[in-house]
Amino acid sequence: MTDASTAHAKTPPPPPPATITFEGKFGKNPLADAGFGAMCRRLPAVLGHTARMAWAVDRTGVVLLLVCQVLTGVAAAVVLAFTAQAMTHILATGTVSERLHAALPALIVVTAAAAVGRVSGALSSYADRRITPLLTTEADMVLVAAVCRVESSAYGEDGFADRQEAAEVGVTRTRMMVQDAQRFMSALIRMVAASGVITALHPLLLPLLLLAVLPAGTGAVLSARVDYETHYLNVGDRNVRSMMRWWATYSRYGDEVRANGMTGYLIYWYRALSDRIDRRTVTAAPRMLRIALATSALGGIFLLCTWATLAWLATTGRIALPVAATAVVAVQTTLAALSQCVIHGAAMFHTSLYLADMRSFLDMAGERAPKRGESAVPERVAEIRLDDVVYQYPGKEEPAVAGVSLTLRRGEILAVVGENGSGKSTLAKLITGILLADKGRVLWDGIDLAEADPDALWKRTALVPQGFACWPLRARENITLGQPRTYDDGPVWDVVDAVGMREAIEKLPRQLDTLLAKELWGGAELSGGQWQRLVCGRALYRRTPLLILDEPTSQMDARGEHAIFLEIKRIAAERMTVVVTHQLENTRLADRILVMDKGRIVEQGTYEELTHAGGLFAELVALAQDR
Ligand SMILES: Nc1ncnc2c1ncn2[C@@H]1O[C@H](COP(=O)(O)OP(=O)(O)OP(=O)(O)O)[C@@H](O)[C@H]1O
Repeated sequence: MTDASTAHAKTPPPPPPATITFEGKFGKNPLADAGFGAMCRRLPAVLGHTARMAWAVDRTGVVLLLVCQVLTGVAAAVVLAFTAQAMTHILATGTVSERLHAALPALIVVTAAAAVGRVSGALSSYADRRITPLLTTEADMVLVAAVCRVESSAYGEDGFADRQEAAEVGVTRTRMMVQDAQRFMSALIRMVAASGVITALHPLLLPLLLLAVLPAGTGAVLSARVDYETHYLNVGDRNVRSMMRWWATYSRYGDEVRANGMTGYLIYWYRALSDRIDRRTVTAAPRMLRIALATSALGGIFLLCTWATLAWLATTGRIALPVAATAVVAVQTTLAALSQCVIHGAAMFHTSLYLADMRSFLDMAGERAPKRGESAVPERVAEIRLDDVVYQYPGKEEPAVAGVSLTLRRGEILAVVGENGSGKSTLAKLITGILLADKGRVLWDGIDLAEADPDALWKRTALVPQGFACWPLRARENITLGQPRTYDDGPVWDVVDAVGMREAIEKLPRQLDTLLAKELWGGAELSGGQWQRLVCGRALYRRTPLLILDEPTSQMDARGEHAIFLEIKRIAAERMTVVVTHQLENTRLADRILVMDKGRIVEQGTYEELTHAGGLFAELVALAQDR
């Protein structure tokens, strides 16, 4: 063996983060798949959806926003038209007071319209501040609910997590949508009004102005495309980076990170991945610059043509001098309105690209929501039967469960044992209907789980998974989570007693009301075994016809383990109990033991029968005793 410290000088530099390349259907850049035109055609539907969402969350706000937008636009148009009128009077012949007198009505209208414009502008900002938080929360809620509802097998699909990450960006961009849309609308109204005024002055001016801003619009759309392409190239890396960020900084894993000397590598890894993301982003900058320079130059040339045309019209007497002066103001205003329209239009387009990602993920998640059927599972289940059940995880070459048949009856305790990777947890997931069999059937009292309503089914199941969650909630909620609320803590204390946690809970600063998250202010922390006891308590509290415990006591002391198994036996008559375990001694309590190997049941019987059968079980028992 080499001493790590002496070998240090010779060791190669740490490996950089793995490059993630997805070959799955959803790992590809949608721009490459669908083409830019096709994505643009989707945008009206995306915008329509966002508008409907806004309407659903705050109708008053939306009406206020629309009215104020129209008012702001109309006010701007009135200001422009009447400024032009006032200018004509001011620049006409006559004494100063005569000219001012003639221009006065128009100036009063300009002042009033400007005031209306300001007030409605302020009100539309108010409406935006009302709608945007609700809209963002709604989008977020829809996303969270959609992910919580997909079939569990969807998590294993290529690119599912990446599409989710892209959708999360869509949620954050929702915040900008109302503002983008609001600015675009008011610029559009201003533009229409200004176009009317400028066309009235001379029909040649508007097409020239349109030409002057068109390059800017094209530039903004092209830049949006480059930005989005870069964003998409980075989705996979960003997803992994945010996962690693959580793992590296989560206090629960802090001891492992420190005592195993992982800090340096994790920081190096994080930096290396961030650099890779930055490199891609920075590579886009020269492309953006080229687009900006080319479109600005083209826009400048067209603008020069506009001014030259105006000068030519004035010098050749084709338009009167006061009209030419008005035209100067009108050109400036129209140009500003047109530019705003183009810029905000492009911003809306940009935001919609991200919203389209959110939409397509929601569609994808919707397609993966359970569509199993309506059959209801009875409240008291007498029998669960598996008929030649096969299940293979996506991307795996071998089935995890390869043709299992078994019958489980009420009152029975079944232990499932076998070496790592033999398919025990997968079998548990098939029995509970978390996974649906690829072949064969799982029947609860004759009802095929492929046709049963999953929500109704999962009211009848309680599962202690191998990797359980330590919810940052109060102790009480950690037990009652998933059950309707009761006003009486009696049943909660009953399971606390059953799992031997009374003393530990009573010592907490606020007993059942204590927040179990040491990282949160006022929170407390339990030990690993105490957490496991609580999680068993959560499953026992449910009192369901099926109780499945996957390695329930791996972190518990002998007293805790004894208490749990005593309780399992005490309540066994009313339900079917499945215990997956590597502690072979614990299988003594089972009525029947299944021994799994490579996804198949290779032996079954009682503890006594199997220890004398000379098979895999006897071998595992002998290995456990050979210390
Ligand atoms: N989510 C998953 N995606 C892909 N493959 C999986 C997944 N979960 C398990 N597998 C694979 O399925 C096989 C069976 O795994 P399973 O977790 O059922 O085994 P197990 O008997 O419970 O193992 P252990 O004793 O280690 O808990 C293994 O080869 C494993 O790699």
